[in-house]
Amino acid sequence: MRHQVTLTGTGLTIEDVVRVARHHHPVGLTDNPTILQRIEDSCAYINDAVKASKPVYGVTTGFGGMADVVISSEEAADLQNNAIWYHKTGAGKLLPLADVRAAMLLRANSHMRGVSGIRLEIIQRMMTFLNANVTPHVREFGSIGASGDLVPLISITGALLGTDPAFRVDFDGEDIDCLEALERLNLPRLQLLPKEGLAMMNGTSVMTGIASNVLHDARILLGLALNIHGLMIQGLQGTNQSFHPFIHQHKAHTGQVWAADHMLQILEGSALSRDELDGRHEYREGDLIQDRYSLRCLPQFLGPIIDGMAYITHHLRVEINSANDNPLINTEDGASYHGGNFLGQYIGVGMDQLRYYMGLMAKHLDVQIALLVSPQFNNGLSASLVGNTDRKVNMGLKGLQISGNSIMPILGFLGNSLADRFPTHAEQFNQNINSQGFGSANLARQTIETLQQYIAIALIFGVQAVDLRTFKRTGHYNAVETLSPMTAKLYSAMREVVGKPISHERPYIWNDNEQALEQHISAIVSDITNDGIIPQAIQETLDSLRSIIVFA
Ligand SMILES: N[C@@H](Cc1cccc(F)c1)C(=O)O
Repeated sequence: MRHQVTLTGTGLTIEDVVRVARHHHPVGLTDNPTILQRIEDSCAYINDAVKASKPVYGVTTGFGGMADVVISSEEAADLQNNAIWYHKTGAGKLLPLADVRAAMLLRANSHMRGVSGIRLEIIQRMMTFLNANVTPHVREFGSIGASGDLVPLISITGALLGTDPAFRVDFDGEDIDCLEALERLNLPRLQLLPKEGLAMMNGTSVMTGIASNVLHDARILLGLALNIHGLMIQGLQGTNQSFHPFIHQHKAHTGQVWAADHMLQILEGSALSRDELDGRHEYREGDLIQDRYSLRCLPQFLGPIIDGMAYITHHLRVEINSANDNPLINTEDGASYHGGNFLGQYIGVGMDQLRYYMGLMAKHLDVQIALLVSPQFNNGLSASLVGNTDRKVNMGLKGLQISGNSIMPILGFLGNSLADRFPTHAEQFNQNINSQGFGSANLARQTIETLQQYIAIALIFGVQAVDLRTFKRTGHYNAVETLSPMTAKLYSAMREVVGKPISHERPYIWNDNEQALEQHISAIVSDITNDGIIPQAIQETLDSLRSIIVFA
């Protein structure tokens, strides 16, 4: 059952955004009379201001660096409609439809706060587009995230109003111009009234929509990374002692404590990892008495990433429930206020941070893989995790490691910040600081898509490692019988997705020439991106993460 998401201007969650943007839940506006009245009153305020030629930025003045120009009441509507034209300057590829859908939803939610001076009819039109699966074409370049996402939002606005056939839409899978779309939807073309152009374009909704989808995916990738570490620790025969609560009580960072506790849950019941929670640690001939850092310091390494994601999420939730245009109208005191809520700095900085965290997460998995493939460090497994060592030409996961090594540096590179790059003089020095939040969010989507590939590779390493470890421990290869219950779920889901049945006789990969791992990678990625059985297998982790990274 797809329940309806109802917009009120407050309380919208990141999960709601994803529901509407990706899963096409129906969406509507509240019928709360106070909220609807406020919207109407804000329009009346603008109407009166224009009639009285009151000085209000962007209503009876020009825009931005031209705000010294006085606009007469006769020109006030023209000013708004003209803005659609001079911002029709998008460049590059089209944004994914789900991101534009998220943007429309958030623009409407922002308007529902009743401080923007825009007619309910236009807000309602965004609902109509969303419910009919009509999505304006928006391009990947054009916003510095300062006066919000002017250029991308104007692409949405022109299509909604039917300004010109140059505004195109995806009409439930068909590429058509907006005039034809309005005809099919039985909607009249509309002209903007005073202030409505600013209400539509002067805001952070596109970057925030992208960020919502990105953060949803990032949370799943974090959950997968933790469980893959669980597989790898078992494959390496690591200890659970590093996650003992005593250690973490004495350095009680929230994310660190959670990560340690959760790793204990992930490993609980394993016959492969070393159970040393009672404080035992014996000499181990030829091996270190304690694990290397990538295992032992996992909570300390991932803790700041988890806390950082919680911080980003918190601010994203504030942003999706914000009025982010200018000026803002207070219908209670009958005044309008000039300010800058359109500056997307929380998104810019947040997406910069997220890309950096995802890069760190990949680096961590990469060293785990390096341990797994090296007989010096893998506690007795074969080199490159070869399955059948009697077949001398088998090279195991050597190529797969190289593929992983080709991705990880790119993720690190994408972790560079963008928000600090451009002290602009944009728009006659009016927008002389800016967030680059739109660009940063677009790069974050790239990070997510790249990390999904990397996670698939890491999962293959984890699964092969536990099969080989199981054989060493038991003489058979069925790791379902030796893994902790939590990781056994992920293991089984992955084997199902790649079409390699679990067996006592053979590990996942036996001879090199029996599978094309490239196909396995793409099957895993497609399962992850389609909310398939792999993310479902880590539901316990995702549920537990909710206590820190609050989405709902
Ligand atoms: N509204 C922005 C600036 C701006 C808005 C819309 C178009 C434009 F060129 C500039 C401000 O408050 O300063």
